[in-house]
Amino acid sequence: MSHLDHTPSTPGKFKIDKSPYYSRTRWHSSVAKLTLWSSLFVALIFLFFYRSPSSSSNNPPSSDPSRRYLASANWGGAAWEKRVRTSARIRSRNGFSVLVTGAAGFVGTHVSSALKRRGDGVLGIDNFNDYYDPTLKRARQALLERSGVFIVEGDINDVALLKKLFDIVPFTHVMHLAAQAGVRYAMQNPGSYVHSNIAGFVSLLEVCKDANPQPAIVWASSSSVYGLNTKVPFSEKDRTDQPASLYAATKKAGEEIAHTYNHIYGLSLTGLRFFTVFGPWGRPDMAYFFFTKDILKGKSIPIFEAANHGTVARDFTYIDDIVKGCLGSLDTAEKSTGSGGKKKGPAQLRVFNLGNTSPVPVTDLVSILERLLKVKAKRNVMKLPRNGDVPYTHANISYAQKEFGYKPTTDLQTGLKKFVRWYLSYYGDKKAVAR
Ligand SMILES: O=C(O)[C@H]1O[C@H](OP(=O)(O)OP(=O)(O)OC[C@H]2O[C@@H](n3ccc(=O)[nH]c3=O)[C@H](O)[C@@H]2O)[C@H](O)[C@@H](O)[C@H]1O
Repeated sequence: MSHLDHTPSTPGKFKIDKSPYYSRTRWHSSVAKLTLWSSLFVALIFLFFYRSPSSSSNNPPSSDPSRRYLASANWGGAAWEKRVRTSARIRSRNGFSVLVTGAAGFVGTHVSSALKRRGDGVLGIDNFNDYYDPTLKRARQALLERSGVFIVEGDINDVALLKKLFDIVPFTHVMHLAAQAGVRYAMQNPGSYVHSNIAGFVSLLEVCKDANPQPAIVWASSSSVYGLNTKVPFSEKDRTDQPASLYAATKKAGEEIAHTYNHIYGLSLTGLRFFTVFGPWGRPDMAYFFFTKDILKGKSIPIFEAANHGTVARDFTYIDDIVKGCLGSLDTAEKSTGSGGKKKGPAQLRVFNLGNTSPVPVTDLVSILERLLKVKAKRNVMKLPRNGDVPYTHANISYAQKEFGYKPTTDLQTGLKKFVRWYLSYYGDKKAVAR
């Protein structure tokens, strides 16, 4: 039996007996230890480089154990570069050249399409992960493709890819919408929130601060940063230091990170606190979307209520109003002031609420859907679970109104009508029920 067989697995607790074998075996022991530690060191280095997103430009995005990327990052080549350039080409006087992250997402698709329509150059980037049905993302991609928007397949943690895009196109603006969304999913997969909302945001800002010229950045924060705040309506000046979910905490962290990059590097940054955005091409993980699906299937739907049978309500905001808010923010964003990674003067730093200013109880949302679908819902009323949800949101939008005339015009009933029409045509009446 070798002396190593006696070595307990917990180093430090092991005290070597000074046996007659000791001096003879010490040398062998040292060699063995050296080999063990060297192997460990090499393994760690290997792991670091393997996981590092920028280690190789053509590697898949950094591995996140529970996030399933369906797209491997395959980019580069003359034809690919041509597509990038063509998509980002400005076609109107004083137009922008905008990099839209999360372009195959719900808000990303609508914003990209609106920018393209008015003559801005638009290039999308999306990792097409399967947090929800990727075929919906592919359908949105096809829609954008038809209007001339190319979506690069890749992750915002891939610094080499982002750098390459900035080498090809001197983007004037970045509309950063790539994120791990969803309040409740944060308890199942916390790492994905850190990966996208924190690490991803930082890698994007790192590339933007080095770009010459630096772009102005508008990015998606969230109404969830108000967390346990009880003062309503929520105003940008209210406290946001009590997040109720990890999702909210990562968005709040994003706002602080934005402050840092603005302060050190002169990046112009505008954060948008979206309030429960809904509409056609929406996100299947959101209540209005899966309620529709389940009502049509005759499945019961869980409706949350607050303590003492209190109402749970949201300031549901229609996608077209959000798009107007995004464009208004881009149009009023001032230029970044740094160059070559150095700040040359103070730069703009803003945060806006983009809501609808009229909260609606979730029970009313269900009643509207019942009327539109002509199907009675099987309601399963239950206590609001402790999973990051907050009982109530309500936006004060006077700041956005003052800065760029933001004025939402679509109420929940009207917006849901458009959503249901889209849902039935997209999935087809029969397929919609079968799903
Ligand atoms: O504004 C935001 O920043 C966030 O908006 C959205 O979060 P939420 O407002 O929570 O939307 P959503 O899940 O559709 O639940 C709607 C209502 O249905 C209730 N709800 C929900 C699920 C359920 O099973 N039952 C239920 O009653 C629930 O209690 C709630 O009252 C985005 O998903 C999020 O990514 C972020 O952008």
